[in-house]
Amino acid sequence: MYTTEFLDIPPLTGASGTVHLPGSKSISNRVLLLAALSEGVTTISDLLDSDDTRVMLQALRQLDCGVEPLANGQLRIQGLGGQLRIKQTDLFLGNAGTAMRPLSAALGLLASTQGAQFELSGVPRMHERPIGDLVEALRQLGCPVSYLGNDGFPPLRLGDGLIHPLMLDAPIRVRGDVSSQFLTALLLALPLVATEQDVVIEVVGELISRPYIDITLKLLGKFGLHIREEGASRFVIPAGSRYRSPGEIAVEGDASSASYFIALGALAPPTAIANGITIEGVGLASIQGDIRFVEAARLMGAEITGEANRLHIRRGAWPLKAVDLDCNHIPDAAMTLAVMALYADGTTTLRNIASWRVKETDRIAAMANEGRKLGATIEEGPDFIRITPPPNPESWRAASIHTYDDHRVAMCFSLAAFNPAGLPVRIEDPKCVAKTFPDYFEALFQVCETAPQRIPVICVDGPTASGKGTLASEIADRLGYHLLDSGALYRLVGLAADKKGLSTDDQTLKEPAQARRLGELAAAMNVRFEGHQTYLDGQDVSDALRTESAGMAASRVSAIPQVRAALLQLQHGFRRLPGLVADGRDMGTVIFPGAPLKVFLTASAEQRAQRRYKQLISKGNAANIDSLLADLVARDLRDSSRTHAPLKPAEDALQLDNSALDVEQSVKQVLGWWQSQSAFPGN
Ligand SMILES: Nc1ncnc2c1ncn2[C@@H]1O[C@H](COP(=O)(O)OP(=O)(O)OP(=O)(O)O)[C@@H](O)[C@H]1O
Ligand SMILES: Nc1ccn([C@@H]2O[C@H](COP(=O)(O)O)[C@@H](O)[C@H]2O)c(=O)n1
Repeated sequence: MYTTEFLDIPPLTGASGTVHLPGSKSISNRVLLLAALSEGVTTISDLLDSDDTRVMLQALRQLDCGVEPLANGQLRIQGLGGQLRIKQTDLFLGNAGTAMRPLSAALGLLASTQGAQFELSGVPRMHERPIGDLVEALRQLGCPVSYLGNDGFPPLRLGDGLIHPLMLDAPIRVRGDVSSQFLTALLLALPLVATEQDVVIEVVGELISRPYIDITLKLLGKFGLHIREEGASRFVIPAGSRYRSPGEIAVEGDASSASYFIALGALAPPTAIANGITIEGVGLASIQGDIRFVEAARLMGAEITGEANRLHIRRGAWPLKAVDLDCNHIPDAAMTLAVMALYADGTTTLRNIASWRVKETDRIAAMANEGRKLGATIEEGPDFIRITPPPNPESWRAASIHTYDDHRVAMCFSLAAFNPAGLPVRIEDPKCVAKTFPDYFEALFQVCETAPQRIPVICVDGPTASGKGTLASEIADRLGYHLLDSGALYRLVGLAADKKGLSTDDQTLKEPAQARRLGELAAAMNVRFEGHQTYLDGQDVSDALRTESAGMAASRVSAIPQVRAALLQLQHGFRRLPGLVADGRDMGTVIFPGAPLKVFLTASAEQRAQRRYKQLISKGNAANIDSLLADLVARDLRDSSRTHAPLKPAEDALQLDNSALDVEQSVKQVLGWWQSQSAFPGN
């Protein structure tokens, strides 16, 4: 997951390949609650691991349900069988509507019938999301519920520690036109008390987001509960209801998350490798309402085929076709249509989306504000949004997209990187995708491509121990970029030569045959980088690489042209989306001569020797400052005086002498340079 302040997505030109979707959020949290309320043990596979499921799991743990992660990634839940084990606790539910609403209903009923008391709260935005209609329904039943903040909104206190008989004879009336989650909450909770008699729910007003109710009903069925529907707005929970664990249950991939990759397949040109996107984990047999996004995407021109658990998408009509659509049946996925509309041949209107206004943020306003930043003309109303794309490529603008702590806003606007103007897109606070799809951007970059020269590279070259590695790694972390420590590659060649018994002393290296052998060795090296570890032939050589003798050996072998040539492609291979920070001696002069930012980092030799001394001592290694100084001066001389790719600043490099700077000051300076020449200098 990208935890950076922002993520700059370079202009993208194509996409193809297979995406494995994380589990559905809606199904995951319903299954967790049902498993917790049931009798027996439930083993759940493919559960979504996200902010929303984490708060639900934390709540279940606090309620003393047995929650046991299994080695194979499954989760085992020991159900409560409807009997509370904990009678008083405070639950923090973040911004998870799928936890707040059903837990309020279930704990409200259980608190009343078993004499308990719970307080449920969330983040500030959760305290702005309405819950009054659900509270009204609970109060009708006789549950004591009080607001701890503003009337109509969380936080809530459920129960008062006393037992209250419930009034189950009259139908329970609940509004259906604000959020279908209120009805879902009651459908999930009322079976706990429908023991002696039928319990009836009557929906008042139009029921929005009906497909989410279908998910609820299907999952209730899996836990042994069959609700009778009488007409469009009456649901009867039969007397004698009892939740029984199905034993095992698998969570489908998230159909709303699929929408971004369906859109991607519809709007991205194919790559040289393949045509189209395949989505694994959700397909045409999905129980999720958002699978009907497929129909909407087809209307806009996407070519989509599929099987029960898989979808294949290709670009069909291009530009996409503008549509005028009632989106009541796909409230979440419809946001993705708003971004597809940026690539359409006219004005698209999405209607019946009033529920967007009470989601993680006011989504109609958010989509309108951010879409306008890109150059689109957008009109918004209480329950609709109308999008006219920028009229020509020149009208697109590079935009820094504010994401409002809303995962869907972030995911939607990533697709603006396919704009015809070839502009990058900045996504602010990219970690907000953790709500449903923590690795969304990784999955996106896995299947997207762009011309290598469009992938930004920041080069950090300079003499030994000037702090290149430290600076490069910090910059890479802050920007979410990949990191190339090119010196490590030369160190690996030295190490590999040593393992093979090939001499790297100055005299032997002058022999043409030895230079050829080392070149071949460098080309055939079996290396693997995993986080901070480096493996040579499967063996962890991370510590061996960092010794001073490995540095000296690297300096000797790096003067051999065959070795440098052998490592060229390997280094170019590090230039991957979304960007790269590369440190070495010739990053800016030879390997990435077109890089948009080149830094030549220096410090006095004495200062560098001091730093290296401290570095070695802090790792428990013996060191002598005088010999370190002599070694680094010798290494610098060899590196800068060799014929091939000598150590020197590129003509367009910015020089930074960090003798008097600490690491953070150097980082700030380089990030400042980067920002000022980016497409988003004001942000
Ligand atoms: N600006 C700085 N101020 C103080 N110490 C620094 C600074 N930059 C780096 N250092 C410290 O100096 C030591 C050497 O830094 P680093 O290993 O990053 O250098 P390098 O240029 O990558 O070295 P090499 O060329 O051997 O790979 C580290 O202990 C690091 O923490
Ligand atoms: N681009 C590069 C990087 C490194 N070298 C040589 O490798 C030696 C070790 O590098 P470190 O950065 O890990 O210290 C270095 O002294 C150079 O001789 C290189 O040639 N080109």
